[in-house]
Amino acid sequence: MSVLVEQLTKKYDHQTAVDTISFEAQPGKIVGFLGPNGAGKSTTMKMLTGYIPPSSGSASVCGFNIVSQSLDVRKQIGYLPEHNPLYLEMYVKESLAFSADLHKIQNINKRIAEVIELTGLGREQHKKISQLSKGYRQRVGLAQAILHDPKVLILDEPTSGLDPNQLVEIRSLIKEIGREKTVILSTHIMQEVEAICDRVIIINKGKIVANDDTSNLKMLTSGSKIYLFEFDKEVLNDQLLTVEGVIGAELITGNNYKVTATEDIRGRIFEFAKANDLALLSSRQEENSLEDIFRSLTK
Ligand SMILES: Nc1ncnc2c1ncn2[C@@H]1O[C@H](COP(=O)(O)OP(=O)(O)OP(=O)(O)O)[C@@H](O)[C@H]1O
Repeated sequence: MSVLVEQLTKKYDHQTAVDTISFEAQPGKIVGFLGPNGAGKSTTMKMLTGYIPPSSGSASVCGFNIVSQSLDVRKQIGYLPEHNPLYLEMYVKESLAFSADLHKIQNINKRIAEVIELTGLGREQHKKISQLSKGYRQRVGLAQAILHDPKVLILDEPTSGLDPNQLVEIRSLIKEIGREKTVILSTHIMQEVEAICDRVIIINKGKIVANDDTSNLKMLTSGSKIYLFEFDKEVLNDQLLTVEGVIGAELITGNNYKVTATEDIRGRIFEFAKANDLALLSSRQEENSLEDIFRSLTK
């Protein structure tokens, strides 16, 4: 196991930002660390990368303890912090050379050429960082993180603020890197987890509320069913909740309602419509999405 976290806790004054969490991550698998704002994602990543000490509990990276062997841990880890600080006045290659120097990398020019190729920075490699778009700056951040060929990559919200094209490109780059390395990335975007993560850990208020393969997690709520119903007129959510088996009702657009139920309620909704002088224009069952699971677990 390349990352092993046991009962890790971080307290800031009286607030417990990370509360006795335990999890593992292994090579060749991308772990998505998913949670709402303030859940404790960045705090966890900062502890794993040795930037802040834990209050209690322990964690190791490739067998090295994050507290007592933090220098060894840093050699094993490539870290892309949430607001990746870059030296804007430096040229791309210059900034990579600077990082390579810090890591005491041999054959610096060869390695820089390799990561430039890998992160698709070729066309932009002669520019100053201040001249780069956000997506390309993020590539520079990724290039810096992988320069010393670390076994573990910790990426804190690596795609935040990117446009849809850049998003797809950076995600596929992370997926490519994740084939060999252990990648832990934090995000609050469910689609990101669905697109690239093999496993997902959901954290809420400092505690882990789910930890499973992405595909298994989708089946977690298979006990409940989600339907989309369209009526010809407005219906009150409370009215829908009177139908037996309905546990949630939400207006989506127009007269379209998203209804969560414990069983198949289509027949009853048909009867409900008739009894209330409504026409049921359409009825569709939806697959449970990771988003629904996320919302139900982090309410
Ligand atoms: N240096 C600090 N001092 C005091 N409290 C802090 C500090 N850093 C974080 N916190 C608090 O700890 C909690 C967890 O914060 P953290 O940044 O880990 O959340 P996050 O899941 O990364 O959130 P986001 O998605 O918004 O980045 C928050 O309530 C935050 O206010």
